[in-house]
Formats: sequence, C-alpha cells, structure tokens
Amino acid sequence: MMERKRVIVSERIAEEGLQLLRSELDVDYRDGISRSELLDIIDQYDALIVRSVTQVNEELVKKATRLKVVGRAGNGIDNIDVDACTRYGIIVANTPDSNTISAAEQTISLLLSSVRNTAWANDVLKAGTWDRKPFRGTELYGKTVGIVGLGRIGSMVATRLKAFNMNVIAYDPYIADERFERFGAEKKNTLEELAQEADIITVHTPRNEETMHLINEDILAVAKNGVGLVNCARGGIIKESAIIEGLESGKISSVGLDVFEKEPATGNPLFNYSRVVCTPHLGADTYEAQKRVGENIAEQVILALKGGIVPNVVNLPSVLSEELDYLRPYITLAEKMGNIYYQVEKTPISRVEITYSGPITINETEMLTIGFLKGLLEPVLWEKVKYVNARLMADERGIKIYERKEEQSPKRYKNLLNIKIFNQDREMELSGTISRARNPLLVEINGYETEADLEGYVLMMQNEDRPGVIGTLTTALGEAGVNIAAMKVARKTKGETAIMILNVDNKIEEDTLKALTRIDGLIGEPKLLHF
Ligand SMILES: NC(=O)C1=CN([C@@H]2O[C@H](COP(=O)(O)OP(=O)(O)OC[C@H]3O[C@@H](n4cnc5c(N)ncnc54)[C@H](O)[C@@H]3O)[C@@H](O)[C@H]2O)C=CC1
Ligand SMILES: O=C(O)CCC(=O)C(=O)O
Repeated sequence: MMERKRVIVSERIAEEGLQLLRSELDVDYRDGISRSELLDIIDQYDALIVRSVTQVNEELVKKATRLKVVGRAGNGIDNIDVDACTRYGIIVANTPDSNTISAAEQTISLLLSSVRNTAWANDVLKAGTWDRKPFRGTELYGKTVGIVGLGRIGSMVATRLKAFNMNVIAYDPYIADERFERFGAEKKNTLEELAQEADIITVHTPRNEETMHLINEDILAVAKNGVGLVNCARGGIIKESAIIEGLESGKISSVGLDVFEKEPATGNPLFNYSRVVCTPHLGADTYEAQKRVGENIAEQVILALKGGIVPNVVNLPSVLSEELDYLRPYITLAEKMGNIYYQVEKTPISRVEITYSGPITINETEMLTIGFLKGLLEPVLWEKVKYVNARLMADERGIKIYERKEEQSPKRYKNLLNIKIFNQDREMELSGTISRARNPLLVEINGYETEADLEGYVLMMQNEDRPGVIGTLTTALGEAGVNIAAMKVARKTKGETAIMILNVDNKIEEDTLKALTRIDGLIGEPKLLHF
C-alpha cells in the first residue's frame, strides 16, 4: 500500500477542513506548536497549513526537505516568504475569496462601533455607570468614506456603505477606472486628495514595503479634523505612532482596529484610548468563513500533493478554474514537448521560441510556458524542478524564452504549439496539439510531419527512405520481445531521409538499442524516450 502523505497544521482551522484532510492524508493537528518544535520536525511533512501567525521564512523552508506545499488558510500572505518557497520548489496556495465577506462585515462592525463609541460605552455601563454624555457619536449618513485599496474586500465595503447613504471615494492606483465605476466609488488620484475629503478612512491593501505606514503623519496632516480611521487589513498600514499623535491632538476622533503592527498584540499603547475599538484579528473569524477557508485549503493541499494544478497558487499565474479545465491538456502537451529535448540532445540551450496559435490564445498561456519549462528541465534536474520554480530554474540556466501568439493556426490543427529550441549549433523544432480524446500529440519534428502520441515509451530514429529498412527494424524489435503499439513514418522528400516514431509497450534494453544501430539504412542512434 502507498504510504499516505503527511500534513502538519500549525494553527487552528475548521473541523470540516481537518476531516477532509484526514480522508486522504496523515494529519498532525498542532495548533499553537512552538517555533522551535516546528523547525525540528518540519522535515517529516509533505505539506504545512498555516494561518497568519506561523512565519514561513527561509529558515523554515531550508529545513523542510520534504515539503511540497504550504497552504495559507486565509488571504494575506505577508507571513510567508513566497520567493524562498519558489526557490525551493514549494507551492504556496491560499484561499483569497473564502473570508472576504467576513472581513468586509468586520470592517463595518468596527466602523460603526468606533463612530458610536459602542465598546467604550459598553465598558463604562458594565462597570456600573449610566452616563450618556461622553458617548455622543456621529452618523454615517451623508458622510464621505475614503477606501484605500478597492480590491475584493474594499469593494465589498464600498457596496455595503452605499446602503448607509455614504459618499464613497477610493484610492487604488492599480485598478482600471471601470472598477471604480462598478462599485460607485469616486476615483481619487492621490492619497492626499482622498485624505482631504474623507470623514472616515478605511484601508484594504496588502501589507508590503509600499503600503507599510501608508497612512502616516503627513497624510493625517492633510486629513479633516476629527477624521475616523479603520484598519481591518494589516497592522502598520496605518502607522500606530501617527494614530496616537492624532488622538492626542484631537485630529482623529475614532479608530477601529482589527490588526496591529506587532501580533499577538498585548499591552499595545493604543489600548489606552477609549476612542479606539480593538479586536484581536477577528476579521475572518466567523463560522461561515472558517468552514469555507478550511475546506478550500484542504482541497488545494490534497490536490497539490497529487501533483495537480491548484486553483489559488500564489507563486503561479492565476487561472480561473473553468479556464484551467480547458487548458490542462495543453499544459500536459507543453510539458511533454519540453520533455523531448534533453532525452535526445545533450547540448545546453540558449534560447526557446514558443508560438501559440489558434483560439487557445484567447486564454492566459503562461501556464503552458511554465509546463514546457518544467518538462524541459526534468530530465536534467529531476524532482528539483516544479511548476513553481521552472521559470526561475530556466532563467538561472541562461535560457531566454520568447513567446508569441497568433490568432490563426498555420496548420490544419485548430490549436498549435510550435516550439523552437536553439543550442549553440542547431535548432530543434517541435509542433504539437491535442487529439480528439484530449491527449498530447506531436505533429511535427524538425520539419517532418507526423502524429505521434507522447505516452509511455517512444522510440525515435532517422532512416534512409528506401525499401527494407522498416521491415528489418520491426523484425529486430520483435525478436527482442518489444511489442509495437503504434508507428508513424514521415519524410520530406521521397528517397531521402525519413523519421520513424514508434510507441512501444515496454522499455527497450540498452543492448537491443545498440544492436539497432547496426541495421543497414538507419541513421545515427535510435533514441528511446519515456513520457
Ligand atoms: N482582518 C482579517 O482577518 C483579514 C484581513 N485581510 C486583509 O485585507 C486586505 C485586503 O484583502 P483583499 O481585498 O482580498 O485584497 P485584494 O488583493 O483583492 O485587494 C487589494 C487592493 O489593494 C490595492 N493596492 C495595492 N497597493 C496599493 C497602494 N499602495 N495604494 C492603494 N491601493 C493599493 C490593489 O490594487 C488591490 O485592488 C489584505 O491585507 C488582507 O490580508 C483579508 C482577510 C481577513
Ligand atoms: O484568521 C486568520 O487566519 C487571518 C485572516 C487574515 O488576516 C487573512 O486571511 O488575511
């Protein structure tokens, strides 16, 4: 029986996700495991599932010799060194759509409770004082909310706040104008412009070098007096020391925070301010979101361990799942075409030119190129090359890749992949498509037209185009106990050279291959390829 793959789950995920994992994998559920223990044992696992606390950095990845996939049960990936994972060929997958509704609702909750002093009043009342004076709040009606980052969550916040009759303005330099229109947000070209007009600013960007302390003293200096702030994205996007300054000066009148510069946050100086409402990173903590997140990450990790192409891989181009279903056979085709070169040649490659043609070009073809590169490098790098690091590895080897798309296929096949591989002396040219049964088909090699299945063992050789050569070869194979499943012969000009491509049922031993070279009329060494 095949040994089950092992996954360690280092933070709390929903039971539904755990159940799914247990149906296929050996699961170690170690919520809250110490860093040192995780570092000690990580080399025993094929997969790691984390939330926002576990730091998946180079230190961990280096020790994780078996690790194939890191599943981020959630959205933000700022606790994961994606580049390090990519270098080590580890897939990073997350669940970007599973908790966005909850995060948007938590934003609204923090916004309302901060402008109405709900948490502060709650504390005072429960401590025994009935007093209404200090807690007078402000309405949202007719006010302006400034949304920084109009992505998945920012746009949900926009549509929800419209229902409060708020005027929505937004700053997001990376999206098309059409998106502002779609969510009824007035576009602001600079953060300063947004700050000057907003009564409340809420941030919904990822945290990175560019967005760390995005809202700082300088932005607050141009903001309206009495501005409200909400951060349900990542700690530090609004600079905490600037918030304190603004609260002290009266510039800021309310703050809602779900996230902090340092988490877990205990004893944060912001906790001393009554006008600051805080929650311990609860944006995604609803039953619904956690069920979705848990199930989704479990599905992706299982799929990744089976070698499948996973929908939300962070270190691969994103492809919609319906698109992926259509592209999958072409990715396999590209991978198998790539697999040919180093099984036939031993010379380093300088350049590859790939032309995609036909209706397939409407789609994002990046995954096909990645599949090709993975297949290309596999015979030399074995298991070290994965989809996630294939481009990087090709780059490290100085292989330049040029890609083109043509609407019309130049041949009778609807969709065609034409690949030219150049080494210092010559070029190998391959064309391929997929068959009706959606299997990979090589339709041309170095100008010889053929139709060969790239499956199992494939024998390729050149021969003189004259009577008797094929017969002698097939007899020799038969005598060696090799069964031929399919055979294609192709020539360019009658009487010159031809090529033969044979699908055979079993591996051909070295001695038999050597013996074939002695057949009169065969040119060069026959090559046995395996797919
Ligand atoms: N509190 C919580 O529990 C949760 C927090 N989050 C956090 O919410 C944030 C947003 O998540 P999504 O909406 O899913 O991300 P998203 O990727 O869909 O949207 C982010 C938007 O920010 C924009 N952006 C990037 N840099 C910017 C900049 N310098 N200025 C203005 N806009 C910029 C992008 O163009 C994009 O439209 C992330 O930081 C995520 O980690 C997500 C889920 C739960
Ligand atoms: O609850 C969590 O794991 C954190 C959620 C979050 O911040 C995210 O998904 O980005």
